[in-house]
Amino acid sequence: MNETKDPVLSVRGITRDYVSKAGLFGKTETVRALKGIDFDLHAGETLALVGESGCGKSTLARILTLIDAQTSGQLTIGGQDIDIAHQTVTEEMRRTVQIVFQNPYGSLNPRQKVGAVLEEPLVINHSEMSAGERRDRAMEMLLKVGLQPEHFGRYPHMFSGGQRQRIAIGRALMLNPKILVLDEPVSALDLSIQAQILNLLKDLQDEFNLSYLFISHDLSVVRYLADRVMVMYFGEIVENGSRDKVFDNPQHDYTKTLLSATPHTGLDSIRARMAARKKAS
Ligand SMILES: Nc1ncnc2c1ncn2[C@@H]1O[C@H](COP(=O)(O)OP(=O)(O)OP(=O)(O)O)[C@@H](O)[C@H]1O
Repeated sequence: MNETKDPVLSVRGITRDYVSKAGLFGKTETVRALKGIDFDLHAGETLALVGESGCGKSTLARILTLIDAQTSGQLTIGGQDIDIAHQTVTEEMRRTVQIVFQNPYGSLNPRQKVGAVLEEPLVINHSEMSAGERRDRAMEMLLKVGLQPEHFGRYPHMFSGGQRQRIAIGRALMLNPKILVLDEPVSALDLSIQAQILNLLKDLQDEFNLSYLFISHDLSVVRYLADRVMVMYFGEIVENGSRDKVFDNPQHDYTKTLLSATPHTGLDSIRARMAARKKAS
């Protein structure tokens, strides 16, 4: 982790309003889902974003991945300012930030074989690349995410949940992003599989010097993976500090409540067993 260099992602005063028509006379109602968010993400760092359902995590994720635009405030990616209307957004900026969603079942096209899933971003973004090169790169990524060459020609339904999340992670990495937004990437998986996927994410981060914004409501997962933790409450960041500081000495009442309400999920013991197995082999 390197905190001295410029951030790879910088967020200043970001707000997002949702305006909806409500009531008999179509009166408009505004919900301010994000109320002025500030933070930086540095190269190689894992920043966790925690908070309860409805606090604005997905809204922020959509803005960071340029799927949605903020109402006000400044988003800077790789030192380049993104204007609110996205008029100056280049393909390179879009490639820089990729997202992995919670549900590996829903995020893969059931009619596409795994090889085609991995090749697709190259087909869209690198028309100059030959079919052979695309295939080679997809195969290389398949192996990097811990799958086997024979998986290349199989359909998503032939894989377990953990394997499907490996495919989704591989696809997100095909365009060499610098930042991954991981939106609850392991919460749909069994505990033992969660640990494997978290370890894969750690390995890939080291290999590619990736920065992660890791969205999760599971604090044991956050404790395992995060360098820094941000706590969101009703559209505001109420705490932002190193993992140890936030866990050992929480400042905000909401963080204290969150920490005291977290049951032990068993991830710690699974991790310990995996570490022991690794040591023995
Ligand atoms: N398209 C929309 N139109 C109106 N309000 C919305 C819209 N999307 C989100 N909201 C509101 O904005 C707030 C933040 O929602 P968001 O989905 O970002 O929260 P979240 O923390 O990601 O929740 P979850 O963990 O359940 O996904 C909520 O009050 C939600 O009802």
